[in-house]
Amino acid sequence: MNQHLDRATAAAGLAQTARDLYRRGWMDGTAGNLSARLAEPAHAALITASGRSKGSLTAQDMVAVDAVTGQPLEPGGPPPSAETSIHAAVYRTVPGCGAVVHAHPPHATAVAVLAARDDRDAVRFTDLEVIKGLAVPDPTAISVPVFTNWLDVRVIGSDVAAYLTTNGSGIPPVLLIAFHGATAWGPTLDVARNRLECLEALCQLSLLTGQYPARTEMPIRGA
Ligand SMILES: CSC[C@@H](O)[C@@H](O)C(=O)COP(=O)(O)O
Ligand SMILES: [Zn+2]
Repeated sequence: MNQHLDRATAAAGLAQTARDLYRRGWMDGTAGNLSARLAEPAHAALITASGRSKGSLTAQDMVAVDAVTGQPLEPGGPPPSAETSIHAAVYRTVPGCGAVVHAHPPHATAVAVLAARDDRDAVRFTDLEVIKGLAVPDPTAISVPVFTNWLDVRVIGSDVAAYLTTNGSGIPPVLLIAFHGATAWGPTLDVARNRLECLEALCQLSLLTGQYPARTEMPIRGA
């Protein structure tokens, strides 16, 4: 069940989550962006402003945007995250999505670099218990897509929307962006953050055990 929040609650949750992830070293140097759906106006989300240190955000560092288009709803305010189009792509294609979390966790980002160098468009994880944290129908194996880190972020958003539309439900609620970082989503901010933690743990374990994910055998992109 998704919980669309009032603005003050959403802002406090975003700031707290950003602080936590910053302290872990997942949001260094202004990296990362977080958003949560608002109860009103309809179709609105609150997202972190662009270019702020994510370790010390306040309510003034949050921007209301249209969750479907990503357009700011309050002209004159600070610019929303440069990656708002990726958040909007998730909101408009995943029913019940209440929050999106993007960070640069070190192991997930390392896997995103290795995958891109290997020219993979997905990485496969098998057997690890933590897959169960991603709420997939078959927790024995998952394929996580790796998107090209286009300079024009709107193209990443289009790619993500096309992937989510084509692959529908049952796919893991996480993705990697080549040479860049990781994104997760869920019905609430806490669930989205937990899922990002699961992806980071998967990547860390795979690198620690020398089992850097095998090339996916599952079709990951639309035909
Ligand atoms: C350290 S620069 C990172 C940015 O380019 C981007 O990838 C990022 O995660 C934060 O962008 P932002 O516009 O602050 O939301
Ligand atoms: Zn980023």
